[in-house]
Amino acid sequence: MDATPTGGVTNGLSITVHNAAKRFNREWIFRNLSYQFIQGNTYAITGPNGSGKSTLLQTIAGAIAPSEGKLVFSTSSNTAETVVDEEKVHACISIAAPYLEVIEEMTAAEFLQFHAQFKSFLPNISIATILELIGLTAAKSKQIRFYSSGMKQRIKLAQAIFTDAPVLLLDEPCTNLDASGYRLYHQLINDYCSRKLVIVCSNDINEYDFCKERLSILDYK
Ligand SMILES: Nc1ncnc2c1ncn2[C@@H]1O[C@H](COP(=O)(O)OP(=O)(O)OP(=O)(O)O)[C@@H](O)[C@H]1O
Repeated sequence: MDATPTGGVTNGLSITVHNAAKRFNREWIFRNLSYQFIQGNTYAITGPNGSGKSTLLQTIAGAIAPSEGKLVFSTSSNTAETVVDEEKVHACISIAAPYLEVIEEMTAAEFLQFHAQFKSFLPNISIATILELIGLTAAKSKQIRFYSSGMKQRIKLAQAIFTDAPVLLLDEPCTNLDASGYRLYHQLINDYCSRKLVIVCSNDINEYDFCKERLSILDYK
């Protein structure tokens, strides 16, 4: 099964990082980073704890501004390359990360419905189907605050993976998942993300083993 992400921007999206650097106070987290991420490819950002993986992912997401350099989102066709307007970049991205919370007072179904008001899910996939795919049908009417940590992680992953956006950013995607959760994660990536630009931030090989390209943050110190 495969679904084409659109997110207002169709195929051929790329993110070009031009000599980017980020500094917190006097500490450089990364510098001299030039790189191109291309839709349809899978990337891992690796490095030890505290090395700057999440900082780089949030910079790509636009949540953190680089101290130097810039990132450009563009689409290309056979004939032209078009820069994506800054205000439209947000629509191109879905993200799951430990520091991004779910709305605990809602049920899983309500939460996904709420999210869909802002960013739609992939075509032809209902919320009921999403809940079934992630094994939460029986818990769909329970408030998320009563979910286990692994159940919450499944909802976070589903929200990001099923969003109809060409760029999927995942920070430590298998946090709190058990063995079947790891299998589910790989299945969802395989079934629904082959046409997306996927970037996984992790130091656990089991989370990023499918990524064709690897970027070690330690190479940009
Ligand atoms: N807002 C901030 N202000 C100051 N320093 C920060 C800020 N955010 C992160 N840092 C620092 O930047 C460095 C990189 O942190 P980051 O969370 O990006 O690392 P990481 O590689 O994702 O780590 P982990 O594997 O533990 O998740 C750390 O030294 C951290 O303390």
